[in-house]
Amino acid sequence: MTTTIPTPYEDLLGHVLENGEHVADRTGTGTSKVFGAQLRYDLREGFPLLTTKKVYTRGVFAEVLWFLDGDTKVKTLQDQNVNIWNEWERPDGTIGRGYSAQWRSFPKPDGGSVDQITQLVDGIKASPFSRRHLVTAWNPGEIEDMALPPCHALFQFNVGPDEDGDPAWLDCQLYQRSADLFLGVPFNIASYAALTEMVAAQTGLAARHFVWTGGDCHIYDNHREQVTEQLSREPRPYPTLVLEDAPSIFDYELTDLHVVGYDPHPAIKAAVSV
Ligand SMILES: Nc1nc(=O)c2c([nH]1)NC[C@@H]1CN(c3ccc(C(=O)N[C@@H](CCC(=O)O)C(=O)O)cc3)CN21
Ligand SMILES: O=c1ccn([C@H]2C[C@H](O)[C@@H](COP(=O)(O)O)O2)c(=O)[nH]1
Repeated sequence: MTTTIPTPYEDLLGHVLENGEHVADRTGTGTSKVFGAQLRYDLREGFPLLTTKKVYTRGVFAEVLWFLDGDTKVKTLQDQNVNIWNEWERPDGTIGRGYSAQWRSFPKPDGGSVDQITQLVDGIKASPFSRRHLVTAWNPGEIEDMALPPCHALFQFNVGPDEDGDPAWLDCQLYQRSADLFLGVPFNIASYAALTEMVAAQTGLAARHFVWTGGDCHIYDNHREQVTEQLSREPRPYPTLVLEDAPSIFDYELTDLHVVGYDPHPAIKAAVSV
């Protein structure tokens, strides 16, 4: 490919397709995997929504706002015609103590809970250069109470200074322990890039780098044809994310997030392994 458009995701996809180690996996599908990989996107150069296939953006945004809301009810997504969590719905209608629950009400030993998102935003404002801006969805004490142990398990924010040493830039790094490269990761990248933009807007900073770090990075055996098709496509310029103003990180609605200039190749269907 002769292009100046950065394609870290597509490069990793090609690498795992060619060099992945073939293994059986929990779902019974089988995967090719590489353990340990990192992708970097400069959010100043555009919003990292893949152009080599159309990403289901409305689903991505609905999901991240659902996490921010502390909501674990699958029906909330279904009411917006977003069906990506249907397979993991429990008899009580929720995904259990998954992402949203840990982000907004991580249990404390004394019976109370921690709102990690409020703590994050307040922490960035109060002590921008701190090295402690972390949120964890990985709660060993509640894993058995989740429909699926968190894949995007831990994230950290970093603030960079301007020439005067004042807080100016916001970076985010995600650790994803398990990464379905074809179906999940395009979602996860867009989701955390959007989260970074929202946190930046709420803290008066400008979003800069998004770093994605993956543990078990795999391509399911039944996605190989789709991956080959995707990799044959020429990447196009990334779109831009425009946010409406919101009074707090918890007040964004679907209609407040606008993707401008998205001109992707067509979507590619694939089965999700449960
Ligand atoms: N194997 C697996 N991969 C995942 O990515 C995944 C899970 N399981 N379990 C929990 C969530 C659910 N997520 C999902 C589930 C389905 C799609 C999916 O089918 N996406 C389609 C579009 C779906 C639509 O248009 O309704 C896609 O083309 O991206 C994506 C993410 C991400 N997570
Ligand atoms: O946001 C998500 C959620 C899930 N995944 C993928 C990664 C794996 O393919 C499965 C989870 O299976 P485990 O056996 O629990 O690892 O879901 C994703 O990529 N992104």
